[in-house]
Order: sequence, then structure tokens, then C-alpha cells
Amino acid sequence: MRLIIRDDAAQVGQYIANYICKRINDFKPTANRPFVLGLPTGSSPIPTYKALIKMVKEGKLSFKNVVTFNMDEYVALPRDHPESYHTFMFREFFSHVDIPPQQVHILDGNAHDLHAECAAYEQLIKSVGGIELFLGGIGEDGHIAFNEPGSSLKSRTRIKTLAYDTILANARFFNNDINAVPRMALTVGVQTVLESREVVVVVTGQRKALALSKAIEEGINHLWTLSALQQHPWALIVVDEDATLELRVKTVKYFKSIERVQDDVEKHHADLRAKGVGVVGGLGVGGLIGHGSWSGPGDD
Ligand SMILES: N[C@@H]1[C@@H](O)[C@H](O)[C@@H](COP(=O)(O)O)O[C@@H]1O
Repeated sequence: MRLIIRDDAAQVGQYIANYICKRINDFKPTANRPFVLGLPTGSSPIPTYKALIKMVKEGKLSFKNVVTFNMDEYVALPRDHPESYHTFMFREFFSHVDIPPQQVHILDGNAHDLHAECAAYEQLIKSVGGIELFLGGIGEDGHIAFNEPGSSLKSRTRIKTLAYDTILANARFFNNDINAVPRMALTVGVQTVLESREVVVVVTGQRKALALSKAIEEGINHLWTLSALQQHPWALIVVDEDATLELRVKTVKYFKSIERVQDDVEKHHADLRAKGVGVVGGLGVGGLIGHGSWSGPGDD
């Protein structure tokens, strides 16, 4: 796992957008071999969406051959409700990029048979070859998607009752009316996220600081479901300074030093490549081994 720390939420968004842009462009997706991207809702990914939209408008990135799967959706909230995740995603992102709407997948919280809807979602993800990169956010209680505390770390897409803390936290989107917040949601499971080939998580703001420290400084624990990421071979968490408030100074220094070393190694490789010297893997930092040149968060 790698942790990248930036000054503020805007810089976090820019970093992740650059990262996703590079991933998609390096993948060279085609209609027959699309890039499969998992996406979250919430306020945290908005700076990333803004930066991605700008890249599309500048012609640096296209979503024509990208297939998306959203993490979650409320149960029984009309699809066209301003706070449904369908509405959110089209308002904040999909309507501004060149993705064909039939390539967008969002769970249907109004499906007649919710269990069948969840099973079909898992099947659909499998049928396109699995998710290449899952971008996620977290709740204050450390939940990823809507995998509330106590969720099985082997869970798959299913119906989930929301924790009272989450209902309280999300009331801000419903005119602070707790009674208006749906009590249930459909969500991908922790295992669904872990099965994607790469996971990138955005964590910003002081109110997420405790969850971040529980997830990365302590053991894997179903009470902080993001901690399951410790088992993922290719995970990156991008945070702002505020989100690091509960981390040990030593933890912050460690991850910052890893990034510095990574930059030095990357520069060294670029110099070698410019001189026409082939670069083989094996430097052992941040996933260089087996990748020739570093391009990802690494599996250290
Ligand atoms: N289901 C979503 C999560 O996927 C999201 O990560 C979380 C954080 O939202 P925010 O980024 O607004 O803090 O909100 C909801 O609970």
C-alpha cells in the first residue's frame, strides 16, 4: 500500500485525476477491450471529477472506451431524486464527459428484486473481465462504499442497512432532515473492491482522520472496513494534510520518504532511458520489481 499526502483537497483531486488519466491512456482501451473503472459518490471525489472533466475538455483523455461501475446506491430513493447516486453521478461527472451512457452501470435501488439486482451486478462485473481500477471514498467510520462497520471482509454486492452515524453524516445532503435519509442501500462488497486489480482511495478532511489511522496503522478489522485494503496487492490512498491529523508523525514521514525515493528512482530511470540504457526491474521500491519502470502505487 502507498499513501500520498497533498496539501489540500484540490491537489488530491488533481493527483488522482492525473493518475487515472495515465492509467487509461497507457491501457489504450478499445471498444473490444475497454478500461473498467469503479467509481464513488460523495463530496471527496468531486475535485477528482472536476479535474478529469477538464482533461476530457482539453482532449487529453477520453471515456469513449471506458466502462464504469458505481459503488453503491440508496434503496427506494427515486432515481431522479436530486440526492440519488444516479443523479449525483450524471450531474457531477458523466454528463460532462464523452462516456456513452450504456457503458455506465449504477445499482438500481428501486429494482423489484434487490437480491437479484445485486447478483446480476456481480455477474456483469465478471462478464467484462473485472474492474481494472476502483476509485473509492470512505465514511467517517471507515466504511468503503456502504460497507459499514461489521461488514464481512468477504462481502459481495448486497443490501446493507446504514449505520446511524452514516445516516447522520448524510443528512447534510437532505436539508439536515435525518428522517429523509434512506435507511438502506445497495453496495458492492469489500471483496468486490478487493478483487479489482487496483484500488485508489481518496480521504480528505479532518473528520476522516481517525478512520484513516485505524485503516492503515492498525490491523485488519471489520469495524474499519477500509483496513481490508491492507490485503490488496495494488492499493493507493491519496489524502490531504487534514486527514493525517491522527497519524503518527513516524507514519507520515515514512510515506513521504517513500514518495521522495520513488521520485528519485523515477528520475534516475528517465535519465537512463534518455541515454538509451534499458531499465530492468528489481530496485524493490514501490513495485519496481517486475514492472520495468514504475508506474503504480506498488505492492510494498
Ligand atoms: N456511500 C458513500 C461512500 O461511498 C462515500 O465514500 C461516503 C463519504 O462521503 P463524503 O466524501 O461526502 O465524505 O459517503 C457515502 O457513505
